[in-house]
Order: sequence, then structure tokens, then C-alpha cells
Amino acid sequence: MRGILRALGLTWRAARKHTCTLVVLNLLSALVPVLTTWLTKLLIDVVAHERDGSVDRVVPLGAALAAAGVVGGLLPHSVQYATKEVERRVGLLAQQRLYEATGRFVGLGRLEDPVFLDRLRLAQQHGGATPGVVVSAVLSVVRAVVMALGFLGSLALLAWWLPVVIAVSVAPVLAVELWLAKRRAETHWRLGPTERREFFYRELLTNLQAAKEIRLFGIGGHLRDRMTSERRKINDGRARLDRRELLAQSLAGFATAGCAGLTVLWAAVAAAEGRISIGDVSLLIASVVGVQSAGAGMMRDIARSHHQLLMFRHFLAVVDSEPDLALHPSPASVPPLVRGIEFRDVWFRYSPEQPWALRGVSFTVHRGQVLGLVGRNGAGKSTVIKLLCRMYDVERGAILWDGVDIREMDPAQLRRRTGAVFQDFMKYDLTVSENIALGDLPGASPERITAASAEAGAHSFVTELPGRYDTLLSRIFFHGDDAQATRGVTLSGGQWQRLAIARAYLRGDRDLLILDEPSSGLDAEAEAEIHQGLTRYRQGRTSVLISHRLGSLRAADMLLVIEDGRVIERGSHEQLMAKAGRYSVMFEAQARGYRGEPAEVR
Ligand SMILES: Nc1ncnc2c1ncn2[C@@H]1O[C@H](COP(=O)(O)OP(=O)(O)OP(=O)(O)O)[C@@H](O)[C@H]1O
Repeated sequence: MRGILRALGLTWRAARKHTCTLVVLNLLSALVPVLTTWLTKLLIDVVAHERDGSVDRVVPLGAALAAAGVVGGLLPHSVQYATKEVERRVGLLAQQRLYEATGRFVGLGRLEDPVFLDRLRLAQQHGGATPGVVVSAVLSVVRAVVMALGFLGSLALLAWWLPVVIAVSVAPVLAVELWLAKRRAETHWRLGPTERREFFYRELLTNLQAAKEIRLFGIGGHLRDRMTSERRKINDGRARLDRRELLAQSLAGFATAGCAGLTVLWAAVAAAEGRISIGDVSLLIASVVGVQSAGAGMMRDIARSHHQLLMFRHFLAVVDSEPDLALHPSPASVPPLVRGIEFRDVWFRYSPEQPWALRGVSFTVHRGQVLGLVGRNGAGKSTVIKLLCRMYDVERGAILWDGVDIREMDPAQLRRRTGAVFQDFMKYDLTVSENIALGDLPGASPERITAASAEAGAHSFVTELPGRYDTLLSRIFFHGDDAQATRGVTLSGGQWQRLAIARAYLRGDRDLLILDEPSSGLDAEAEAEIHQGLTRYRQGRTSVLISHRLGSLRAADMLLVIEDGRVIERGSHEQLMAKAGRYSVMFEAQARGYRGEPAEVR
């Protein structure tokens, strides 16, 4: 019920005028068939009983019947148009609400929660359409009820027991359809995971990123088999439901048709005995058919809205969900960094079920210093920088920006003071200039874009692209029709990385610069060039760098060696080398590799 009320509320806010129009049109659609049935009965009676001088009465009745026919013919189209308009407007508002809600998730936690993600996907798929469909289904049910009452009232005028018999005869159909609606919803819910798995395999088989491995490993057939097996499970589930539907609907339909047949038989006998008129027989037949079709339509709409309401629940769950990070009611402003950033005994895990990713990490990076994070895969380096950007909140301890806990600050303001190149940076299916401009919207002038691109070493290859900075970097979108489509260009991994660096450069004078493997996709010369550029750019800024190529971190003011979520060594390159600990072992191993000496196994 709450779902229906929320859907109605949303519809009312999105399309008041059109909803009112739809209500009126639906009521008219309910009344016109009843009116037509009565006009037909009256016309038949006049023609049958008043042979002389009946023309005066026949013409107005015939004209009224014709008018009702015209209105009845036009109404479905008008209802359809108004319904679509309501659905479009509600769909737009629902989509805005959904994405406003996702905009409230300022961290990453929600987007990593599989249960929530499942909900979000269902809400995205159905949320926009659902409220409109629910409302049009509710109105269709109202229309069917009004129409059925009109016909049942007409039958009562013939004999008091007729509406009772017909209502009872329709009851099994209603009961069966309600039961089936529940079974359909159950089946849909049960098959949900199987459908999503099948979708995953379907997508994978045509995914460009996966194509290389699928071809090289020859796993296309294996994935196709898995997809087919999931499809078979879905088909089996649906076929079972269809068989139930066939049986239940046939039994209910048999009972309904039997009752209808008996009432028609009674009418025929009564008319033969002169107890009712021929017009009454036509009224009875039309009313019985009318009640039955109204009942069937109502059930169809109930089943449709039942399913949509289930989907709407997911939409509501997303729209009503709380922000993922506890936001301070009156956040402190984030002033330019003066002293530095401190991690004070930070403990963090991605969820209570998972092990600690950071265990009591403490360090201070002073303003203008460069901090290098070193460690094996999975040690916790990227977690440090995600916490620094407040993508999550720490579980214990605190992160302080000039002594103020970042949980007391507005995350958006904090991020405005930060520039970053992430390990898994984004490749936007947009033009080159848009890819760079996203680093500092609005206000990214073409001159600034070109300057950032030149600084990141991207300008030379960009000028060779067919549309230079306007070249679309996409295989998804096309400009124009198919024949003359301006095809998107695909860049190499290193070229994309340079654009990501240009995006960070465009952010200009940010206080904190985060670079997570900024040169991993670059060739050796390019890496050296990029590092020179980054060193220039970092001047006077506080930077946090992560790299597995330890040579690129040599100049850092302080290096932290992280292992299993703990800082196990700290100091400058020289200090750590002198200490002959973990860092020096890693550094020596890499250096030997560059010098071509055999690796030492420890
Ligand atoms: N989003 C996440 N959800 C759950 N666990 C995560 C998530 N991201 C990282 N982890 C886990 O946290 C630990 C630290 O990961 P992190 O990405 O910080 O390592 P890293 O040192 O940056 O590794 P790499 O050098 O491979 O990038 C790992 O055990 C990892 O499995």
C-alpha cells in the first residue's frame, strides 16, 4: 500500500494536469460501454415493440448510440496518449530522484555492497517506468471496477440474483489471477540471480575488453555453454509457471463461462415466455461479457502493478537510503593546507566481515613534502589514499588536515583541494578536450586544456588525431548516421594515462596531489619525461605517491613501507637503504633486474 501511495505521490508531483485528464478519461471509458449497452437495449425494444411511429424515438436513440460509438472509439487512443505522457513525466522525475539519491553517496561503500548494487540495478532498470505503470494500472483497475458496477447494476434491474451469480462466477478468475500474480513475483525473484548471471555471460561474450582473453584462451564456447545453461534454467522456471497458469486459468475460465452460459439460457427462456424483452436479452448478454472482460482486465492490471510494485520497492529503498558517510551537520571549511596532513593510529576495514586493511597506521606529511608509499600488492597503499580523499571513513583513529579531523569537513570541499591520478583512472567516452576538461569544470578554457595536455606529454599525439582536441575517444557513440559516422578513435593505454595526468594538471593549484602508479602504462622514456613533469608540478605542493617502480620514488621526502596494513619502515631513500631492511631488499631486487643480474631469491 505504501508503494502505491508513494507512486501516486510521485505521479501527482510530476504530472498533475495529465493525471487529472487520465482520471476523467478512465471514468469515461468505464461509463461509455455501459451507456452503449443501455442505448442498444432501448433501441432494440423500440424497434421490436413500437413498429408504428417509432421513428421519432429511434432517430435520437440511434444518434446517441452513434455518438457513444464515436466517443468509445476515440477514448482508448486518448487514454493511451495521456498514459504515455504521465509515464514519461513520472519516469523523468523518478530518474532524477534516483540519481539525486546516488549523488548523496559521497563515499564508495554503497557502490561496493553487492546487495545494494543489485537493488540499484533493478531500480535503474525499472524505477523510472514503475510509478507511471503503477498509476496507470491503478486507474485501469478503478475503470474496470466502475464498469463492472455499472453492468452489475444493469443486471440487477432484470433480476436481483443475476449480479450475484455473475459476480460469483468472476470470483474464481480473480482469485486465480491474484494467486498467479504472487507466483509470478516469486518466480521472478527466484530467477533473478540466474537472469543476472545469464546477462553477465551475454555481456562478456561481446565485451571488447574481454575479447582478447576470450579469444586467446579459447573460452568462448565455455562461456556460451554457461550462458545457455543459465538460459535453460530460466526457461524451465518460466515454463513451470506457464503450465500452472494454463491449468488454473482454464479451470477458472470454465467455471465463469459455465455461469455465463446458464444466465444466457435463463434469459432466452424468460424472453420466450415474455417475461423480459429482446432488448433485455441484449442488455444481459452485453453486461455479462462486460463484467467478465472488466474482471479479466482488472486482473491483468493488478498482476502488472504487483510486479511493478515489487520493482518499485527497490527504487524506494535506494531513494530513501541514508548517505553512506556520516556527514557533519555544520561542516568546517577546508582552508588551504598550512601545516600538513596526519594519519593518527588509523584502523580501517572495508566491512566488518573483512580483515583489517590498515592496522594502526600513523604518519605526518608536512606541507610541500612528498610522501612515497611502498609495499607489495594488497599491502594497503591505495587504501591510504582512498581514506585521504574520504571515500570511506576510518573505523578507529583519525585523519587530520591541519589538525582538523576530515570527518568534520565537507567531503566535496576537501576533494576540491585535491588533484589525483588513480591507478584505475577513467577513460571517458568523450572527446579529448572533454576528457581533460573534466578535471576542472567549469572554467577549463581551450588554452588551459592545451597547456595541461602539453605538460602531460599528450599534445603531440593529440594533434595527429583526425579531429585534434575534438576527436571522440569512443567506440560506443557515433556522430551522424551510420554511413557517414565519425568513428571514435581508440588510444593506447599509455596515451590514456597521459590524458588522465593532464586532467590532474588542469586542476591547477590544489593543495594535495595524489599519484597512484601514474606512469605504470608508460614506456621508460615517457616515464622519465612524465616524472620530470610531475616533479616540476609538485613543487610547493604536498604529494602522496605510490609506485612499484622504486626508482621513481627516490626523491620522496619520506617513504613508508607498508606490509599487511602496517607501516614497517619509514625514512628517506638513503635512510632506508642504510637500514638494510625490507625497502633495501626490494630496491636492490629491482636494481639487479635493470642491471641484468640474476634475481636473488629470499
Ligand atoms: N573495495 C574493496 N573492498 C574490499 N576489500 C578491498 C577493497 N579494496 C582493497 N581491498 C583489500 O584491502 C587490502 C589492501 O588493498 P589496497 O588496494 O590498499 O592494496 P595496495 O597496496 O594498493 O595493492 P596494489 O599494489 O596491488 O595496488 C587488500 O587485501 C585488498 O584485497
